[in-house]
This record gives sequence, structure tokens and C-alpha cells, in this order.
Amino acid sequence: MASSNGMSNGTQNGRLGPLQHPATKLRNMVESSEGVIVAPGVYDGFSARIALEVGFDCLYMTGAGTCAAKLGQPDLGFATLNDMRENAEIIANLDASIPLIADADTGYGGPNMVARTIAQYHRSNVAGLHIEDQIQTKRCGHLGGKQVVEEEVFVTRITAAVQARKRIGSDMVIIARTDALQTHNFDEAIKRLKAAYAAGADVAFLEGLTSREEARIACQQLAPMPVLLNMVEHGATPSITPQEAQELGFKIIIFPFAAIAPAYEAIKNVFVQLKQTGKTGLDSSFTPKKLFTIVGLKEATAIDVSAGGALYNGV
Ligand SMILES: C[C@](O)(C(=O)O)[C@H](CC(=O)O)C(=O)O
Repeated sequence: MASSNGMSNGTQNGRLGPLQHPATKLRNMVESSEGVIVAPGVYDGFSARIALEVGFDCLYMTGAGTCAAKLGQPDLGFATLNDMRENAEIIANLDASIPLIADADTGYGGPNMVARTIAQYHRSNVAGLHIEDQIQTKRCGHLGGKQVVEEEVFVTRITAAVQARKRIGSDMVIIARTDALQTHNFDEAIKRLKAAYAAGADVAFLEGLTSREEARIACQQLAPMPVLLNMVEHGATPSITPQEAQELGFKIIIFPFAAIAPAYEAIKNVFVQLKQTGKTGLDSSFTPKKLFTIVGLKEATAIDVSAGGALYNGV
């Protein structure tokens, strides 16, 4: 598939080949019989760089983390399509060979807005997204008091996404999320996800699973639809490892808070120390050059040099 942004990631016969859209890669990963796809939650370019450095095969852009990091707001429907798309585009293009699954909340409106979301995420090189059945003024799935739209409205959102994908020739992996386990019951959540599958969604996301047994039965009842596990620690779902998730029947596991929770602890500790002692106590190995190396200094220098530049000599 042709790249929408002109980037390349492969060599064929010594020449750079066209970039395969990351959605095609994620689709192949979801369809392959190989193990569970593990995606750490990232919320900006920096946390994404760290996940890439560690070597994950897939990344997840958390909406909760995006709201918190970019807007300084709770996950209560503050983020707009523009906020989310902009963040996703930055993350997805740091290394377009590693697919990004991005939160797309409710799809941000009616069928036309859902279609717009699909098109914008596709052009931003996002590989997969999830669209849920909460009302527009949504909240984090692990908070109480959620409300969901009627199943017909949810199916309309998914149908709009599937039709938009077809219209623009995208391979976007559409993940249907239901929050109906809390508002209704398990059977209603399964019914909604099956309806989403019938409408063309690729992957099921049953939000807020409360036990391993429930998780296992969900995977069994939803088969052959691949299922995503949302591993929010200390929320509604017990801690489940990728290996356990695979045994339970999941195809994807996301860890939304894997970056933002430790970032908070680390930043706060240093700020408290700075306020109390006037010193940050930062490790002496963390030079400015180290920071810039983490975020692509070598690659930037190589591009400049190969174009005949000498901008970064002596850096
Ligand atoms: C997966 C999620 O949509 C996210 O934004 O990362 C959140 C995570 C959270 O806020 O606990 C969700 O589960 O609603």
C-alpha cells in the first residue's frame, strides 16, 4: 500500500521501497497464529521513543494518558479528534514499521465524524483504533457511573468506520469496544461485540473484565473474533500477564498506564527533592546528549550528513 506521507522503511534491491501502511502490518499480526501482541501504553513522543528503544512490536496510544499529558485533564471526554489525531501522528511516525493502536474514544460524533476519524487516523499512519459505545461525554472505562448508547447507535458507529475504511482503501484494524459490562451485564456486552463483528469490526474489546474466568468465557463466546485485553492495573481487571492472556484466548494485550504511572512517580520525586533541597539529584550519566540520543540524534545527524550537510558537526 502506498504511503500517505512519503516515508520509506524497507530496502529492495538496494533501493528504498515504498512503506507498507502500518495498518496492513497490524492486520497480518492479528490474523497470524503467532502469540499475543503486547502493546505498552505511550502518551507522547518521548514515551514512545522509550518503548521503541526497548523493542516492542506494537505500541498503544492511551487516551487517558493523552488527556493527562497533553491537556492536563482527566479522561472524561476532554480530548477532541484533533488532540488525539495530532498525538497519534507524532507517535505513529517515529518508527512507522512498528504499528500503533490508538484510542479513538466514541469516534467523536455521528457517522460523519466517525468516518473522519478513520480517514485522519489512516493518514496519520495509525494502524488500529478502538471505538466504544459510551455516550459522547465518556469517561475512563474503569470509573463508575458510565452510560452507553443503544446497541443500534454503537453498530452505526462501527458501520460508519467499516464503510469509511473501505471508501479510502485502508487496512485499519477496527477494534469495537463495549462498556456495557458495567451498565448492563456480561451477556449484553457479548451481544454488542458480536453485532459489531457482524458489522465488520476486526477485534473485540470488552472493557472492565472483572475476573480471569469472565475473561476466558468472553474469548470462548466471541471466537473466532480476536479479543483485546485492557490491562489497566488497579482498575476493574485483575493483573494478567501476556502469557496468561494468551492462554485465556486473547490476541492483543495493552498496558495503558505502563508509562504514565512511573513518569508521575519519577517526576514528582525529583520535584519534591528540588523544592526541599534546591537540587534535582539527577544521575550524572543523564547528559543533554543522552536525552537527544534517546529521541533520535543519530538518525537526524545521518540524514543531514547524507544530504551533504554539516549542521551537527561537533555535537
Ligand atoms: C484504555 C483507555 O481507554 C485509555 O485511554 O488508555 C482507558 C484506560 C484508563 O483510563 O484506565 C480506559 O480503560 O478507559
